[in-house]
Amino acid sequence: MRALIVTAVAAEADSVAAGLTPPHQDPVTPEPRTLPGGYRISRRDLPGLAADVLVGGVGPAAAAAATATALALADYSLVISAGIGGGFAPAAPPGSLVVADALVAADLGAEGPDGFLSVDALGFGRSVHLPPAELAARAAEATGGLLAPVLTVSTVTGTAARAAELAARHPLAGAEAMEGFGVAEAAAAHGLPVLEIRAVSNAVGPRDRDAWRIGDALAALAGGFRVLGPVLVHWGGQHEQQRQHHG
Ligand SMILES: O=C(O)c1cccc(C(=O)CC[C@H]2O[C@@H](n3cnc4c(=O)[nH]cnc43)[C@H](O)[C@@H]2O)c1
Repeated sequence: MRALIVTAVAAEADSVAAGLTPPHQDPVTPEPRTLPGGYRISRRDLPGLAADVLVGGVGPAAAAAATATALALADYSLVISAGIGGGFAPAAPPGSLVVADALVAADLGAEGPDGFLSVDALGFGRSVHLPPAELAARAAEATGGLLAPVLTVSTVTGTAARAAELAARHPLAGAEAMEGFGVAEAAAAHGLPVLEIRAVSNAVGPRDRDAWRIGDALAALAGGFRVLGPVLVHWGGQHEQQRQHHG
C-alpha cells in the first residue's frame, strides 16, 4: 500500500515521519527529495506500507496544488491530510488527536441575510468529503483520537463569536485546520480516498498565539502515526482484495 501524507509545514512532516520510523532506524534518513514546484517529500517504508510525507504549504489552495502535483507523479492508494489544528472545547483539548469522519469546507460559500450558504447549497460543487468510514473509525480507535468532523477554514478562528458561529453550524465538529478539504479535493480528482488527522495545538476561540502548545501537538502527531501504520496496512490489504474482486 502506498500512501501520500500531506502536511502544511516541515515540522509537521518531521513528526509524521518520526512516527512512521521504526525505533532502530535513524529518523532523518532517507534524505527528503524535492518535487517540481519545490515541494519537499520524504519516504518511509514499513512492512506493507510505503508512505510519502509531503510538505504542501498552509491553506486549502496550497495543499490542493501540492497534493495534485504529487498524485500526478506516482500511484497511491490513499491520501492523508495531517498536522496540527485548533480543537473545539471541551471535546478536543490541546494535546489530543482528532480523526475526521468528514472533511468540511466551513467557509467556502456565500453570506446571505439568513446566514452562511455552503457551495453545495449554492449548487456549485461540494463542501464535504467523507473518508472510508471503517478506516476512520479504526484510526480513531488505534490512536485514541476523537472521531468527528474536521473543518477546513482559510482564516484561523480568532474570536469567541466566530467559534460560536462555527460550532452552531457544525455542532459535532472536533477540530479546525486549513488544509484538509484542499487535500481531499485533489484526492477526489484522482479517484482516491482521503483521511484527515489533526493533533490539537490550541482551542478554537479568541486568538492567543502564545498559548498554542505546538510541541505537545507535534508529539501527539508522532504518537498517532506510530500506531497508525498497522491500521493503514490492514486497510490497504482489504482495499486491494476488493479491487481485485471487482476487476
Ligand atoms: O511555529 C511552529 O513551530 C510551528 C510548527 C508546526 C506548525 C505550525 C503552524 O503554524 C502550522 C499552521 C497550521 O496550523 C493549523 N492550525 C493550527 N491551529 C489552527 C486553528 O486554530 N485553526 C486553523 N488552523 C490551525 C493549520 O492547518 C495551519 O496549517 C507552526
